[in-house]
Amino acid sequence: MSLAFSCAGLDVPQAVRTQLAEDDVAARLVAEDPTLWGPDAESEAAVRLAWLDLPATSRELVARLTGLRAELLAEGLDRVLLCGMGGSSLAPEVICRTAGVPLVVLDTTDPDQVAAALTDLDRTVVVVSSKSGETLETDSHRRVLVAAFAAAGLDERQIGARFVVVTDPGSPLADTAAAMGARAVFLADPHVGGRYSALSAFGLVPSALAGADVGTLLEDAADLAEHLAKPDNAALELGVALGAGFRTGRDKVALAPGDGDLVGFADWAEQLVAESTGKQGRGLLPVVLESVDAPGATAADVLLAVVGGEPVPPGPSMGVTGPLGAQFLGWQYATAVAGRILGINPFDQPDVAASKEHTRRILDSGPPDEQPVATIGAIALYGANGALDGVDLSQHDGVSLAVDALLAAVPPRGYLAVMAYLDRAGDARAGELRAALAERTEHAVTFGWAPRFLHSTGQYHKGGPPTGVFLQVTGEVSEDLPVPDRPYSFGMLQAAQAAGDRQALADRGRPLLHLHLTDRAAGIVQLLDALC
Ligand SMILES: O=P(O)(O)OC[C@H]1O[C@](O)(CO)[C@@H](O)[C@@H]1O
Repeated sequence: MSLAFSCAGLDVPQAVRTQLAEDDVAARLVAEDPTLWGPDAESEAAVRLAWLDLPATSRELVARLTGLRAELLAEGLDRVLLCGMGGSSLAPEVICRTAGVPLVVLDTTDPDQVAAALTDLDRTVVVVSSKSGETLETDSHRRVLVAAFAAAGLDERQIGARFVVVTDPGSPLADTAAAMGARAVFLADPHVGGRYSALSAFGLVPSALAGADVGTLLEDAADLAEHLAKPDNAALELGVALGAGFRTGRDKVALAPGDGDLVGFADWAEQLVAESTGKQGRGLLPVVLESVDAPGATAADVLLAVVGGEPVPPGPSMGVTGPLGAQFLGWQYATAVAGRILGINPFDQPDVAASKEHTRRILDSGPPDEQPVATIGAIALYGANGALDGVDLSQHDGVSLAVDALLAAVPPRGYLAVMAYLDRAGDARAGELRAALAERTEHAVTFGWAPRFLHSTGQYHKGGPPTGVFLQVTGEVSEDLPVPDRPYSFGMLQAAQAAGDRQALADRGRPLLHLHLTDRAAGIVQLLDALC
């Protein structure tokens, strides 16, 4: 079989297995039975299960994509820039990183990071991917790229020829693509949700244009698909382990890379698991680890998942090996199974809208008037819901005192989420915060680049168990970038997203420490120094 699952030290209640077997879950899932998640989920599940067919139905894309890539290369267009959020960019990023082919991904509102992508336009083709066709970030990226091509001297027809669009039939983006004369439009199956779309046009189009072998990806998924109706298949075992982890108090899934050749898979799985399960006050919290022995790999509420490797005792752990196509399909199937065990609908994301609504309101009416409680060096500190109560910020070590107070506010079995509204490339060192903080606490610590995480773990933060505390890091914008034909800039949008999410978390009473870096580079160094 193309996917192999193994597990060590995890107590899987026999009742879980027996129930799944009695209910014939494996065969019913493959038959796309929408009643598997209960009556409340049935209408949505009825239009969300076509991902099971994708290893076969997506085959027809391969020849078209091979032809399109050859055409683009013949015109010297060898740089592929993908604009898309969450499920519309995470899979292509893993596919291309694993294949070792270059793909530039724009899933940020950080002005510096967006500006840095506007280079080499003479050899750039842009893929704009959005299922809904309404995502604000992606629309802003399309606008800035159209303007950049125009500024480089391309006329309307030439600009259209630089765009490839992936969207659902009838979306506003489908209309825009037609109006702008996009070179190619791929209409995806609307019966596949965003985070289950890795093997659809959303995963395949940018990856194939960048040079990845998507035919093999689909073959590897098809090999696994043949086994999925069997009651003991590897993906079912993975789903059972995730569900059993939840039932036995291990509701944090630490995702670590094995020594196989998958690169960055956990970033994709993070969205799948968090957005699918984090709702109704429960869920599985994915924690993306830097390595199998990174801080946070073992704790009483953690189940370690080694992707592309074997289990790592002594703590309970599992290993999932197999090629990327099988991993995508297997984790999707396992998440659907775990969703049934958890008793949630794995296909909706009911709490993602809260931050988006606050963001739109702030863009319309202006940012909230907030003053820092203190500024220490290059870091201005703001607190919400008691995060800074009683903390002495007059000392030079005020930043570490504030962070320690936040960690002390994590409830039993809770977690700290670090959310960085920064430049994923230029401010990359901020990513070191996760491990540094995880060293200071026995609780799970996650890290997300914004606004990407808002389309991923953001659902869990608001809809999962109310046990999170939050560290939001924003940074001064040195050179802002307008969003063409919009009354706001990327910097304003980024700030509104940060303020909007703060508001959504404050509405839920969660403790939040907001650190604003008045000088990004100096602030990151100061913060890391304060923690190490
Ligand atoms: O493809 P779209 O519609 O732009 O959505 C992007 C992402 O946003 C979300 O809908 C959440 O905001 C994700 O589920 C999805 O993957």
